Amino acid sequence: MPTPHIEAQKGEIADKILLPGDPLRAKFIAENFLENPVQFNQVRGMLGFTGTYKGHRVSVMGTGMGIPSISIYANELITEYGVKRLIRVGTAGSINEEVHIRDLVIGQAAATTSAIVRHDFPDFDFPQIADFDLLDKAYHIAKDLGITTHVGNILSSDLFYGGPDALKIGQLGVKAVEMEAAGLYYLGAKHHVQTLGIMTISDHLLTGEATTSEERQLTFTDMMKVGLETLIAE
Ligand SMILES: O=P(O)(O)O[C@H]1O[C@H](CO)[C@@H](O)[C@H]1O
Ligand SMILES: O=c1cc[nH]c(=O)[nH]1
Repeated sequence: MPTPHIEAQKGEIADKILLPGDPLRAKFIAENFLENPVQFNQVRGMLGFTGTYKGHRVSVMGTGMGIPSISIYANELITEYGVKRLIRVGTAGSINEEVHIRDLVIGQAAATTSAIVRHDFPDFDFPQIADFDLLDKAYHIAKDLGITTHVGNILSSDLFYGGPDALKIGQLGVKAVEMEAAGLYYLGAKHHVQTLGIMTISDHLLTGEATTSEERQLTFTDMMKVGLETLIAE
């Protein structure tokens, strides 16, 4: 049965899904990496596809930007379509001297400015962490592929412009800033499903280096490969 934001029928979405923020990145992944991709969603332009990757049935769908947006899609995918493994493949800004543009960052845990956890648990901070099994798999897959990959804390900010000084939290070893992983990790814990965020550095907040919007949409294929291999890994 379709949900308010996803028009797929039950069974049209695989139980393993890649989640880029950009729906056109989802289309690129489907067209370039999946065999026989079939589009299952275009509600609000949030394109979603199911196909096979190396013989395994997988899906890919955009989430939009920010925790409010990804939480709508992740909630519906988990509770209505039975998705069990969700991997965000996103872009992020480096806030760390050792993390360079186009490197991969796997978010081991995510600090956040969002109130997503506090809405449920006002009395304490809940640590938003990735699923360790997925994290371990992704790290070794990336390493075996020879991709420069960092693992550690990231910051999921509610704001792209403004908000708290990301560079200050960078001094605590936090590697990069993006806008969704903490929300996805929290929903993974809440619904007992596996979640992970793999990000490509698209901007460097210390050096001012940046990639174009076309590169963000169409390249960063290392992250896509690592995401897909992790999705199907036993
Ligand atoms: O490239 P995506 O996956 O959208 O991720 C990053 O890019 C967007 C901001 O430009 C935010 O969604 C941020 O998390
Ligand atoms: O600087 C950046 C780059 C990508 N995504 C973000 O949220 N911030």
